[in-house]
Amino acid sequence: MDHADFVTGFAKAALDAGARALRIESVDYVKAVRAAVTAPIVGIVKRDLSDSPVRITPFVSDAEALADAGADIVAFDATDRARPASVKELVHAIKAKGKLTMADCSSLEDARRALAAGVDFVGTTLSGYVGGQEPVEPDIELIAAMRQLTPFVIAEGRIRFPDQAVSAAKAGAFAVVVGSAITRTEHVTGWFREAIGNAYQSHPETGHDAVLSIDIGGTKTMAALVCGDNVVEEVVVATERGAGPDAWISTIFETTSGWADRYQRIGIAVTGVTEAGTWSALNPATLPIPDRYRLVDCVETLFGKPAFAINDAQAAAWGEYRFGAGTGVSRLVFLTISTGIGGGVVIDGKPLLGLAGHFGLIRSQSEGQSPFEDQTSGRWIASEAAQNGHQIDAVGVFDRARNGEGWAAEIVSRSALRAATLCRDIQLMLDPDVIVIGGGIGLAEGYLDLMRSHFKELSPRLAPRLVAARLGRHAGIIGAADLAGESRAGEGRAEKATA
Ligand SMILES: CC(=O)N[C@H](C=O)[C@@H](O)[C@H](O)[C@H](O)COP(=O)(O)O
Repeated sequence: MDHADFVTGFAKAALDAGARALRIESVDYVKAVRAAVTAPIVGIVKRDLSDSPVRITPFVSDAEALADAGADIVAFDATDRARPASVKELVHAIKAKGKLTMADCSSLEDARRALAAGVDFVGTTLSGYVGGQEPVEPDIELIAAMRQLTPFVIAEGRIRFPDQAVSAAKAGAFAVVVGSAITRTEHVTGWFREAIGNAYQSHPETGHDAVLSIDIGGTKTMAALVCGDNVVEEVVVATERGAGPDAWISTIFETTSGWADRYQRIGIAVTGVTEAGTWSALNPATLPIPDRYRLVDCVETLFGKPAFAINDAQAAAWGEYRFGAGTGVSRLVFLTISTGIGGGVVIDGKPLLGLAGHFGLIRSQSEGQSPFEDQTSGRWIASEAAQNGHQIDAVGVFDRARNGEGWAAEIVSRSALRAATLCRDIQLMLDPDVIVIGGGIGLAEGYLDLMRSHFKELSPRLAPRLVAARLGRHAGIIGAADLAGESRAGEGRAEKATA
């Protein structure tokens, strides 16, 4: 759906049905939709920055580009967090372009500060997204509270059903934004699938018992109830870096306490390396894990159920092998090209554990012996952009490359060449049937084709077969659940894997 034609189609359909305005993400999509409709457009740019949690229109240059692209209102994060540009600077720049401003707030305090800085509209967009567990319901109370400050309150966030939109309007909203429920078919389908999955949970005919699956990453921890490849329930909490593994595990225990009688086993996918139930950091900068932390013991003691632990990319490799892009093959390599590079290997139906698959850490002869991920990943792309004088993240570099900026295209192409080189080496080492590519960089538009273009001169026998990952952010939890589970298809695997 991430394509200008689809976005324009959604926009037209929404207007045909009586929507009065549109909220559109990215400069390109604002341009495309502006060319097709006359309705007011609220424009935003989303970025994932390494040095700030602010995602929505963080830079003044983004706000200006949105205004130039045809947005009538430019929205931006107005939370009180570390940020590249102040709310005041953003308001000033947008007004200088003759456009209106919308402050995406998480609290009444945010709204108060934003109004003092001169914004035209305040939105409830970020309520529930600045830490802690993400709520399910919209924040109607915040709409009502903001209405005491200004009539120009835009209700936004988790409004999925007409009756919720009615509650928002009754609470005094000037306008109501409905996002995912209209445009994110994959989410809407997921809601139905989840509900139906619940009904089929532990169904005798599917043969799948639910497994509690946990994915502990450098910034977020996801816990889910998984049946086969079906994510029945899901919750995401922040990983408090400094708190340590005991605290991370207790948080998950408390957060999932309501599911306690719905699963018998636990799968855990983690960043770093797992060996015989212990967990250690390979790169303490990602997450400071004490050496050989007894992860499986600690989880089993606290939860009172058997657990199995595996590296997150190895788990994702297994997930893709069992249910995703690698079903039906016997040898698979999974490579996630994201902030860093991770990987996993499945050979003849068995996942390789321990250090296997940490391809990003392989050292390259040609680049001063530095690890591949340091010259290829999202971090490298952003640092190269900075050296070219552009303080933007990897997604921004891809946007610029698509817009025909040569320096950006050059960085993307160097990254893709190195990733392709890595895949050629992997092919010679392991001769997989497929190399499944995942991650924000690996799945960015055009990247896979760029990688493939470097195999043209190879004989077909030597050229790796690259395919796009299919399970997305759920690959790790699905893989870990399957390895831990007692499903008919997975019988005996967890035992083999830990042996
Ligand atoms: C928190 C955040 O990044 N919100 C974003 C802001 O633009 C979007 O991802 C949401 O889809 C939008 O706010 C509409 O909300 P919902 O999709 O829940 O109707």
